[in-house]
Amino acid sequence: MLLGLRQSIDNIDAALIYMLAERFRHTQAVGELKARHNMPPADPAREARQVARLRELAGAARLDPDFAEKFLAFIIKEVIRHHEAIARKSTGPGAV
Ligand SMILES: O=C(O)C(=O)C[C@]1(C(=O)O)C=C[C@@H](O)C=C1
Repeated sequence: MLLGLRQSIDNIDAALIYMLAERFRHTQAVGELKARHNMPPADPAREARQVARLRELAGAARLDPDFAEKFLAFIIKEVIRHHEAIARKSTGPGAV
């Protein structure tokens, strides 16, 4: 019983890792595009739309919308950190 539940949890955790890796691969490309076009790393208007959408989805999925919002904010904070690093690399010393 406990073992079976834990096996499912492990599978779901693995799926989350793969999904996050895919998400970060795409946001990395967004970061490079933004740096090339001198766009700011963060887009608060886009984030507001994402929060509204995910809160709605969370409600429908019976997941705490506050948790969904915090989870998204946690991920986006890391993405913005990556975007900033990419922008620094493309404008800093040694940039071509
Ligand atoms: O869509 C963008 O502009 C992104 O940079 C991606 C992303 C995200 O991780 O979803 C990250 C930062 C922005 O503030 C908004 C969204």
